[in-house]
Amino acid sequence: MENKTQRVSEIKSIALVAHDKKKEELVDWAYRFRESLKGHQLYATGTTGAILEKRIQLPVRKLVSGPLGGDQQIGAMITENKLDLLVFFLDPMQSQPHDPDIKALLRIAAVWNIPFACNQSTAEFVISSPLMSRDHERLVPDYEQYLLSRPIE
Ligand SMILES: O=C(CO)COP(=O)(O)O
Repeated sequence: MENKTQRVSEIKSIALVAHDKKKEELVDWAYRFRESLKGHQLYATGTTGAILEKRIQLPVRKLVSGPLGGDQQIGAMITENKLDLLVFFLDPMQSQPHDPDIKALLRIAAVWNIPFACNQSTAEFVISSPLMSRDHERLVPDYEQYLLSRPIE
């Protein structure tokens, strides 16, 4: 698949997600990096978003709760080029009823070359990057070229 470059604005769209036993960890992380998150557009799955908004006092656009389709909504945002960063504190010690949705989200984030941090230390590296506060370029699949390469009878 061919790639092309895509401009990413200095104001990022960031999705924040945590499984139940990881929610406190995400709140602590978000609180610690509140100043870095401020000014970006924040999204979250339903429960995570409600907790975050209350605890870090920043506006968060809340999607549907994960088990009811929130992970898929974030995946759709990625395919529509509406997301720049995914911070997803997933729980590797508990099975989730919507495991296929989680796998699909991580796959689509990989397809579209979206930075995704699935634990606290990676999230710390990412949020500390100088790219967080300036515009930059990202390689993405060249969908137009992809379509041209498809045989159509
Ligand atoms: O399950 C989730 C992600 O897979 C998170 O959903 P909630 O934020 O609604 O708990």
